[in-house]
Amino acid sequence: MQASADVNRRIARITAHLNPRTNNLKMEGSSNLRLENCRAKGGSPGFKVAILGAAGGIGQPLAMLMKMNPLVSVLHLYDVVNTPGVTADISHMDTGAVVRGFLGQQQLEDALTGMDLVIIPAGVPRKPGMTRDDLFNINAGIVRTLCEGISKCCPKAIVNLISNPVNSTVPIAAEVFKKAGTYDPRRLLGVTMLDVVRANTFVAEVLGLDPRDIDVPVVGGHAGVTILPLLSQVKPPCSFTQQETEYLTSRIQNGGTEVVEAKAGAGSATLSMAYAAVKFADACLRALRGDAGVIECAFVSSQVTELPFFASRVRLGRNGVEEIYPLGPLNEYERVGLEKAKKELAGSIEKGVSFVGK
Ligand SMILES: NC(=O)C1=CN([C@@H]2O[C@H](COP(=O)(O)OP(=O)(O)OC[C@H]3O[C@@H](n4cnc5c(N)ncnc54)[C@H](O)[C@@H]3O)[C@@H](O)[C@H]2O)C=CC1
Ligand SMILES: O=C([O-])CC(=O)C(=O)O
Repeated sequence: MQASADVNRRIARITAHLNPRTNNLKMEGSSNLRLENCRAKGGSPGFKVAILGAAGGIGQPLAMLMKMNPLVSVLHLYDVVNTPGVTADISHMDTGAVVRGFLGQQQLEDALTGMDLVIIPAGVPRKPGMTRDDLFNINAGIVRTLCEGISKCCPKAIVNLISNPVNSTVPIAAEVFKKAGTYDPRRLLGVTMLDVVRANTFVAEVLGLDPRDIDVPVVGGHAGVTILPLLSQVKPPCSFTQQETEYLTSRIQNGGTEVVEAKAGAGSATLSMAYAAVKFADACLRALRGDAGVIECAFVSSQVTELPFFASRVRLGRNGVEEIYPLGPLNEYERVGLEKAKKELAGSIEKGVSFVGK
């Protein structure tokens, strides 16, 4: 009995990375075994998650961390290159999620069908001297194609959009979904979690505290001056000198550039981003499960300002964004920052909207 359960488990694990429609498994010293001939694993509870851009600098560690998440039962890894290797590698981890790989545009629909959560880190990263907006020309088209697939195959999925420039790619995604008649603004979230992660880290350094005890709301968007940390609202309550405020604001706004320059042409933040993406995805999954009080910052369709999209604290629930919190009282430094942020954001949002209109 025990021996046969062990064999079943082994077969399920070996075959987990195979695309059930297309792949045979060649076992050494045996004939081919098709996945559909394996005994099914007894319906493990959990969510189905796809990562688009899964073979990239963010995608690979993100895939590894999502494979470790007990809320995930099925993990689909899609990219235009290298997914067979990444999938085979990750599928050997002895955690619950079944992993399947999908390669190239012709497998996009299979990758997306039935997904509860789609995380998108597909696209090119910055090199030194570039702004996030310099990525627009390449990444806008990539995001449009992927979102067309989502509209068709999993229109009810929660979408976590990482590809830069987030301030424009989220409006692009919204326009694609509107065109397809599937737009639900609650389900589309631009991932700004890395700004919060950085803010917590840098504030903790200044205060001499553990970053896990710090919570900094970061609002606005995800590029330069649009990243607006609200240092007057840090929890636990604390105060900063003007010099500390200026240092922290600038460090948080330029955190991405700090990594791009340190990597000197080899890309942008990948490991801290994968960590932040998993933190955010886990919050979305806990909310989908029905947990109460799940609150994170994200760049979403919003009426908090006059702009159609804005990052602020949101409460997540079974349908995605359930409530968007107002910005709260700002000090003079933050009010000035907000005006600068809104000015730049307006142009980036408009650029995304008109890209799809073309
Ligand atoms: N929101 C945020 O806080 C952050 C966003 N980013 C952004 O994330 C994106 C990815 O960064 P990295 O992983 O470092 O880049 P990368 O170049 O290492 O990986 C990108 C992956 O996307 C794949 N890809 C390209 N076209 C695709 C398509 N049409 N469909 C599916 N996959 C496709 C590539 O094959 C590659 O594997 C960049 O745009 C970067 O600027 C990076 C860090 C933080
Ligand atoms: O700076 C970049 O290009 C990547 C990014 O968005 C970040 O690290 O915040």
